[in-house]
Amino acid sequence: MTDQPHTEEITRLSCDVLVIGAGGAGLRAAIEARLAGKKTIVISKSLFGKAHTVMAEGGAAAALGNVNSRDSWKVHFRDTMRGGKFMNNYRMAQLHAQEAAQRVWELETYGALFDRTADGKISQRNFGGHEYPRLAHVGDRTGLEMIRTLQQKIVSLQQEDQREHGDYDARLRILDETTITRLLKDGNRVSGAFGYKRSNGELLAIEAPAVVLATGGIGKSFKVTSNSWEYTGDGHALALRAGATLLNMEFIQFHPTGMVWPPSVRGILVTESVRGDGGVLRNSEGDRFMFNYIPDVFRAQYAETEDEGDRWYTDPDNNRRPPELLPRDEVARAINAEVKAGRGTEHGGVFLDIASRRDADYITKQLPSMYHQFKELADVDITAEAMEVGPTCHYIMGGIEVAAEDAQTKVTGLYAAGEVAGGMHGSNRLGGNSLSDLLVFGKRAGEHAAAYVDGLEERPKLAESQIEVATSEALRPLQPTSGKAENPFGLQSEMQDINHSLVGIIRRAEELEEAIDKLRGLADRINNVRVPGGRAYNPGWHLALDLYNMLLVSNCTALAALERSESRGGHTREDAPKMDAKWRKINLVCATADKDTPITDSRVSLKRQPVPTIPAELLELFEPDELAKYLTEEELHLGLAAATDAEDGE
Ligand SMILES: Cc1cc2nc3c(=O)[nH]c(=O)nc-3n(C[C@H](O)[C@H](O)[C@H](O)COP(=O)(O)OP(=O)(O)OC[C@H]3O[C@@H](n4cnc5c(N)ncnc54)[C@H](O)[C@@H]3O)c2cc1C
Repeated sequence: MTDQPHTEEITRLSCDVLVIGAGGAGLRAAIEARLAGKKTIVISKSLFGKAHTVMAEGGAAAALGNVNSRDSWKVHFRDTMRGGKFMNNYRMAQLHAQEAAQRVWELETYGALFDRTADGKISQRNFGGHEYPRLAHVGDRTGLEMIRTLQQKIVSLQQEDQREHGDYDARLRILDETTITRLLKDGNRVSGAFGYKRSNGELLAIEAPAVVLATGGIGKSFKVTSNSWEYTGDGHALALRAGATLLNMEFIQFHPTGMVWPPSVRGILVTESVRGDGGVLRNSEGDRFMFNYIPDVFRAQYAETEDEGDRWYTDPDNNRRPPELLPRDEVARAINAEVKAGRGTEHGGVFLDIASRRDADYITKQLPSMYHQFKELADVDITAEAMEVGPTCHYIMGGIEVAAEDAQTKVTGLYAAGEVAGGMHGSNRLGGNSLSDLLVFGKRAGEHAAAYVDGLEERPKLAESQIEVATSEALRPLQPTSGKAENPFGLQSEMQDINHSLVGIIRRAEELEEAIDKLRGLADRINNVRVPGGRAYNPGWHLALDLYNMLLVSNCTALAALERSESRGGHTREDAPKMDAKWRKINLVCATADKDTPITDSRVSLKRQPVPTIPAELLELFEPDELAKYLTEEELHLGLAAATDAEDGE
């Protein structure tokens, strides 16, 4: 079928900074752009306040040093690099560690109220991979408080605009239940975006010289996930089609503890705070099996006996932490191995037990959401019985390639922050590092987007021809087709199965090849998706458009996972089980062939790109023995020589 030109009515809007996504990263970016005086529009696919960030439970990691004064940005940086197995964009990890504390304090000036220590400071809890208690939290509902506070700040800025300009929306406007389907460009500069309102199908073209992508992750491409419906990789796909690049899309975090039973709730997250607050993992034989899975790179930092691990909760300075608090990739793989070895629970998970370790009062106070989640969804009282848990697709470390300082992508005027951006977390994210990432890089993206607009001599122009193409693309699933019409829900389920079984937690080359083949087979069928009904509240139409994004992003993940023949962080290859220092020097970068790719084209190319060298002053923060586990001999030699030179020069 050839798409006919459309003579649709299109609502036209204009602003200086367009923020796509109203989670933590988007809202923080919007606040910064508005504070810089820019006319800002924030778009959200879901209802305002319902972004994924609201679901975050455990907390925001920042080296405030409130519970252990030995904490500092340097320790946080070290933990983040270790967690990411040294694949992190070191500069992002450094900025994040240096600025996270300031961003958390700033949230309190906006009205957030974190839990307190006995002496009235912001309380911090333990989490996997963090050397000291570091997660500022509000019970197990931290994301809710973060979103509430950022929204409150936005409302206060709108009230200011009402006083000054007689219009709440004068400089900061929210459009919720609105999906962006295409970025618009003028040469290599972004010029705006195109989308539709979910409630009535109204089409929108928004002129904006700077656009911040803050659309979150990709989890809905997998069958078992902790992510909500809106995580369909839209921002990744929008960026790719506009000519930006995606980095290391093979690194996907499978959180070790999702619910496994009943089937209707499979994948829903069980926060890591349960383990941070003393919960332990046991197999069906009652063994605390994590002691058998401490990898060599972490052996020095983790307890060897249950007694030592238990003592750590009250005396962390003189004991090593229990292996239940290893980084997530390690714990997820261990659970997978136990279940595979026949030591799993009846429903294919393992037991997570806090009931025998803490009293009921403590559990209901520290973990109120977990208590209610299990009581209401699984009829399990976690103060009295163990939970059944197993790995669930949770977070993507890969994402849009950005510059560390200003969050700009390869497309001029296009910025990305939050989960949609890549690099910060390397091959594996530490729990709590996302919420602080949103604040640090959300602010940077908003600030630099505003500065970019200030520096423009001429605004990029919207091209009517692009709006016409975008209109045809958006309405395509509602048009008749000459081929066999496909159902979007069935295809999504097929794609989720392919990713789950062939690109999941444990990968093999032949299975990845099979996945690439099967995804290719889906491409034509997705182009033939047609849905009944009109444009008002039509979930079939919405999903039909999301499918294009899911397919493009799934292709990137499968290709990169096949290419990287080693195991590291959120990428485990059964046929290449070791981490290989040579691979640490290589970023895998995806692009589309065209700089203005139509949504019907799901082909991507992959290339290798060198990982920037970590400067000597940051390498010095690690012991040489530890570096030797990650770096090649050549790098080690050069890095340490440079460090010595730097010291000599002081
Ligand atoms: C259950 C759960 C618990 C978690 N707990 C923690 C924790 O304790 N600590 C931590 O650090 N991390 C945690 N995480 C991870 C963290 O919550 C996320 O990584 C983070 O919130 C992502 O924020 P974001 O701003 O990048 O995106 P989001 O908060 O997901 O926001 C994305 C926004 O983009 C919009 N959007 C998407 N596509 C489009 C489109 N095409 N057009 C318009 N709008 C669009 C969405 O509607 C939404 O408004 C948790 C994740 C889950 C699932």
